[in-house]
Amino acid sequence: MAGQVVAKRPASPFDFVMVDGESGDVSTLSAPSDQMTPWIDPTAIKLRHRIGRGAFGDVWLATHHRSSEDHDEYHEVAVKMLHPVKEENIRDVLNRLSDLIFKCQGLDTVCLLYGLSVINNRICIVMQFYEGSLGDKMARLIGGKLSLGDVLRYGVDLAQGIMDLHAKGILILNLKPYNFLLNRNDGAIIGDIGIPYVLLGVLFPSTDMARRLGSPAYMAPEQWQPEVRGPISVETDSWGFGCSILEMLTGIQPWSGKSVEEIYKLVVTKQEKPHIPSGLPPAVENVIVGCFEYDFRSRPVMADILHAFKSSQNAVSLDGSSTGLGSRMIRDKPGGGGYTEWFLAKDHLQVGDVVRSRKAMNSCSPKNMDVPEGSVVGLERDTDQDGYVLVRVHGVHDPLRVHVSTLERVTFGLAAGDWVRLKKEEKKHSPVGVLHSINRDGSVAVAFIGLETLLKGVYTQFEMAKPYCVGQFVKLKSSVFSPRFDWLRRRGGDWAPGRICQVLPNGCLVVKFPSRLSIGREDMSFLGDPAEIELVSFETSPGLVKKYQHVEDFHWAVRPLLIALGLFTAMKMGLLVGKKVGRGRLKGKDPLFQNDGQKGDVRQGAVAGDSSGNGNAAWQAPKVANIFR
Ligand SMILES: Nc1ncnc2c1ncn2[C@@H]1O[C@H](COP(=O)(O)OP(=O)(O)OP(=O)(O)O)[C@@H](O)[C@H]1O
Repeated sequence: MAGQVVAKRPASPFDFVMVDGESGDVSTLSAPSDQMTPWIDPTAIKLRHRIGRGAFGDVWLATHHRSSEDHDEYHEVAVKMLHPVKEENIRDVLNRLSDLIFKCQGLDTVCLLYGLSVINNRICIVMQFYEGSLGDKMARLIGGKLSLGDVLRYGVDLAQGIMDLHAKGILILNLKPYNFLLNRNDGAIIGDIGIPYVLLGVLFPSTDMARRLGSPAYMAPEQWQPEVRGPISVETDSWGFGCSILEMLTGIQPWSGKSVEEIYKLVVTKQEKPHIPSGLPPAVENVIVGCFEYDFRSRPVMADILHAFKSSQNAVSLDGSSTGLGSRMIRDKPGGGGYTEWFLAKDHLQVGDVVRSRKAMNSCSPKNMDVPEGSVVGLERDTDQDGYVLVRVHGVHDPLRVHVSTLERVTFGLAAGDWVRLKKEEKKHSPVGVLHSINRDGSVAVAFIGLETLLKGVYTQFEMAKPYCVGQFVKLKSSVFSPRFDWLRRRGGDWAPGRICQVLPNGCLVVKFPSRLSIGREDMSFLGDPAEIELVSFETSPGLVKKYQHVEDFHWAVRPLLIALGLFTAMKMGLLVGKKVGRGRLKGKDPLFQNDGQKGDVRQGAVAGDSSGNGNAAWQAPKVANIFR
């Protein structure tokens, strides 16, 4: 039966036991490898009734029986029973979950997790039973919404809880009111400790589950296809937090009434954002607006959100009533050069840092070269994104006073946003990626197509790569036969050039083909792996034909327009020549016909065939058309 007690944990009223494979429904399982695994004997759990059913499993009210030498104890617990995972993955998931449970120990902003078990071949997370969730509370209220005061108070609790989990390296990816549990003091705690994150890459027997990386209405754009449009990062939770706050304020779920496919189209393809009510304290509004930036690097992190919510709590009237929430569209992103204040706030300059002028976002060339390279020699005050720093630049006598937002830190020759190539290629992902951060010790975080999360490493693993930016024309290298993503071909068979319309955080290029007419197709964009791409430009296109082809790539109308123009010119010329010939014959003064009878005959014949000049146009047209091919 049950094995020996292996761990006593102060945060939990239970001891954890390991089974050696004989117990209950886990006959095929031996205990997970970690000696500290919080394993609970499934025979000690009695499921009573189901509380709810979610995308990742069911939640049951259960009794946990614990017996010692002199007494028996029965505890009311909640059991989250996950949907079945493939048998070969059970051990892996258990190990990941037990790691998660130990990381969550001692966090009072997160629901108390007791241990793991497997019942009916389904992994179970045993946790404290709480009175209910914020979602349940909202469902009982008229209009289903909370007062602004309550939203701010719960918001502070939740932002703190999320921040605590982020500090442990855990992403939640499933923030929503039903996953915010209420404790005895009516405080909000995080009830889902990152199950989608734990299940990343795990195989499910059901294909529907395989697609799920969260709850669709609350999912950030990068969350839908993290290995293509990702990676997911801490700011992915900022989007989910923003959605939850909007729901608490309005009582309406984001994208209410839309199907999963419609939400995908709105959030990922059309890049739309949920409506945000007006009348919020400015700091809260500002931070919530930031939560819905498409590029997650431009969103606030939880510390920013916590700060905004805390600072706004005093601004709300004591009875906690809201100040008349209306509805309006989210305003455009603030900040110059395409950077939001949240993006800029992610790095703080220090004396001694090497810096250079910051390029405009998604631009390949620096906006100005005030500081090609310099070092920070003084801070005007504690640098935030509104501060100035003194920068010594080689060859300039006095240090320059420069606004911090126009500078980026360069460490070991690299700055956040640089394009890098992995020196030792990995099959799993693209070798070309985008640097997201570099610490002063040389540790880096890089995003690649093919990876769901940021790759952590050291700068020596990477070399600089060619940058790509919006507006450039690119095509697949001719050496690429089976590209990572679909790509269009020209009529001749070679890869068609397209124009970059967006660069995703992992370097994935969103490309449109302006040379193709897209009637009836809402989204004619394609994706490109920068490692498989090369630049196409008028200057580098060899020969006149290629140069002309590049002009055609700018717009589908170029070709028909030029054909029409060619025909028109040919017609005009035909008419002109026809008139001249006619006049020459009449007057006998045209030297062309006087000196070269043969030439004159040919043209005369052509024109003679159709006195209106159309014959001449028909004669010219095939030549014009050939050029267009
Ligand atoms: N520890 C708990 N104590 C009390 N109620 C809980 C507990 N955990 C979850 N619940 C409640 O159980 C219900 C179902 O939760 P569950 O998390 O399965 O569903 P969900 O949140 O809708 O979906 P998902 O699987 O995406 O999290 C919710 O109402 C939730 O508040």
